[in-house]
Amino acid sequence: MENFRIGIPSKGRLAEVATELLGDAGMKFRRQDRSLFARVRDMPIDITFLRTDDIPVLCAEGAIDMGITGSDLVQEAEVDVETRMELGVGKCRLALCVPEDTDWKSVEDMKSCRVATSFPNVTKSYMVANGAKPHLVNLSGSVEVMISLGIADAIVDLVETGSTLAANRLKIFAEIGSYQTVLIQNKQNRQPELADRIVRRLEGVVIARDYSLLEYNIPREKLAAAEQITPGFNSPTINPLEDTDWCAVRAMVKRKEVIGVMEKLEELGASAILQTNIANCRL
Ligand SMILES: Nc1ncnc2c1ncn2[C@@H]1O[C@H](COP(=O)(O)OP(=O)(O)OP(=O)(O)O)[C@@H](O)[C@H]1O
Ligand SMILES: O=P(O)(O)OC[C@H]1O[C@H](OP(=O)(O)OP(=O)(O)O)[C@H](O)[C@@H]1O
Ligand SMILES: [Mg+2]
Repeated sequence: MENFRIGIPSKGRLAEVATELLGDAGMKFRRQDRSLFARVRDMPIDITFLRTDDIPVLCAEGAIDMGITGSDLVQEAEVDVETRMELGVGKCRLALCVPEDTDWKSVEDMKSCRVATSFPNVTKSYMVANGAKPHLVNLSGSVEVMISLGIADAIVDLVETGSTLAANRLKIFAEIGSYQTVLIQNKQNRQPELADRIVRRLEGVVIARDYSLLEYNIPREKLAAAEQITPGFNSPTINPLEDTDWCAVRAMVKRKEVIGVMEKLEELGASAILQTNIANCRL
């Protein structure tokens, strides 16, 4: 049987993200200088390096079995692929943006304005659904400068921190959607067992990146309250201590909530509160 093929971005901001994710999930490969293929060590998988925005269509057509790309590009490509999982990285929004000093009050006001974008399909659907009929100017980058160049009245582009908008004196007028990096799969699912194994491996890494392990000691009488603070992923693990009035708790906590949770536990009377980062997990 032919090797399973995973398409990942050859360059740009998602190239390293995808390589690192696969590597952390035990799918390591070495890319020879500018080569378009690499073989995964110890698994029947070939990695193909592609343009990020070509990955949805190439996956739909079966050139690759799976792909890593942005969910914004999947929506824009209007193709039939299955999204297997969100990878928790590359988070951004797609927004309709206008000059800071605009007079428009609603999208409907923007009747026949000129909109520059590299997302013509999503833009058109969104604006038509909101009662406007824009003239689209299709571009592949540097969209934010198009208003000052005089060829557009508004733009639809990705926003992450908002610094590119601010630098061009633009502001968000309406948000069209939120996106992130996703794992997509061809609908034929040629090798379902291998595909599921890849998904499980990536899930292990994505969940581990999102959570920390918190361990602490707590008086038994406070255990119920502590469990409310750290309910764990499924449920916390409780172990007895030599002093029978106390017990030890181990629970997974969202990384971004750890500090607040530690403070609450301390207030409740917990001691020896330790945070450990998780490299990988199977739950
Ligand atoms: N701030 C951001 N700007 C653009 N894309 C982002 C941002 N944050 C995350 N992404 C995701 O990255 C994808 C763009 O990936 P791409 O490989 O084209 O990288 P790039 O760095 O924009 O490359 P290029 O220089 O070719 O524009 C977007 O479709 C989106 O899913
Ligand atoms: O909200 P921010 O954090 O400023 O990020 C958003 C900007 O980043 C991307 O551009 P990119 O760097 O990919 O350049 P490009 O226009 O050449 O694709 C995107 O197209 C926006 O312009
Ligand atoms: Mg870009």
